[in-house]
Amino acid sequence: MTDAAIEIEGLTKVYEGGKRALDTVSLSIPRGQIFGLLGPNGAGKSTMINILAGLVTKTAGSARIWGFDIDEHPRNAKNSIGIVNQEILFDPFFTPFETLENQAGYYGVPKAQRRTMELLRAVHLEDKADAYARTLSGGMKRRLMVAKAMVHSPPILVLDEPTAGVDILLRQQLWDYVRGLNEQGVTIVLTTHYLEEAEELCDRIAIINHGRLIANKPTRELVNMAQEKIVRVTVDRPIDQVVEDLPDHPCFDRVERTGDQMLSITYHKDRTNAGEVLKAVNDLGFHIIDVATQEPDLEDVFLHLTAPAE
Ligand SMILES: Nc1ncnc2c1ncn2[C@@H]1O[C@H](COP(=O)(O)OP(=O)(O)OP(=O)(O)O)[C@@H](O)[C@H]1O
Repeated sequence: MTDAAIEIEGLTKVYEGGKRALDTVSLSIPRGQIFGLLGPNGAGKSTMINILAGLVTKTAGSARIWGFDIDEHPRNAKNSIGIVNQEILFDPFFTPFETLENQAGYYGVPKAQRRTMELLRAVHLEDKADAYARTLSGGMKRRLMVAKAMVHSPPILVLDEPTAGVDILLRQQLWDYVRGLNEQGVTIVLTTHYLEEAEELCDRIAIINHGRLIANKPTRELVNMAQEKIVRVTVDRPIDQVVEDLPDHPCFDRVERTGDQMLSITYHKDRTNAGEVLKAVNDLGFHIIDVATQEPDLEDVFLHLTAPAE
């Protein structure tokens, strides 16, 4: 028995035609966490999720969901996970109430144990219970997808790009719901293109690029991997527009003129610090009248790790 919610070993997928969408990925997703699976478009995230969902057959490797091997115990594995796919899929002629009831029936949830209205309330669709699904807005449909994934009360909820096309307020509501589920013990796995969202929500983040796992760390540690920091200074006199005449110093990585009297200086945090950068600006004959620093974020690390090799 393992303590992982999902355990993947050497997972590989080569599609017909030869595209290697996943290449020997090994990954352990701890129980109880909110886990982010990030990667550029086409990195292989949906392929991985679709293998777990039983929608795509793997070429090699193994996967266990809540301890159940997807080949040996496909039914238990499937019952342990709820998946919200990227595409919105349901019959437009069913109402949200019927959609959830049908799904519960599909999973064999006895009538007495169904939580249809509770789920509709949780995703703020109570008043749409009897409307046709085709009359729902995009955001409502997405929330209905989340409720649909939870009808069998799985211990793991996987959300593949759940907030694409959902406005900020609804995104916030969706995350409140997801956080609430997590607090009740549900392990959450999510892929998102909104790195800020991942940074804010996820305990741990894995990054896939070209089908390979290139990072898997607690979010804080990952963000701390950013090497570059930026300090913005306002100086006491106009800075020459000519690029060659911008002040330069060995401890600066890059200097940009961002205003008449403003410079943005990028430095490598392992080689120097903000104090030395400011001293260097002073030594170059500028008096500093204002300073702001910018902390690196997940986006910096993500772009750095997934940048094409030069
Ligand atoms: N059915 C398929 N047949 C052939 N190639 C496929 C198939 N599905 C996906 N691919 C290819 O496999 C690679 C990985 O795709 P996948 O959809 O898993 O990426 P992703 O990380 O989910 O991207 P996105 O964020 O854009 O959804 C891509 O190059 C894609 O074109």
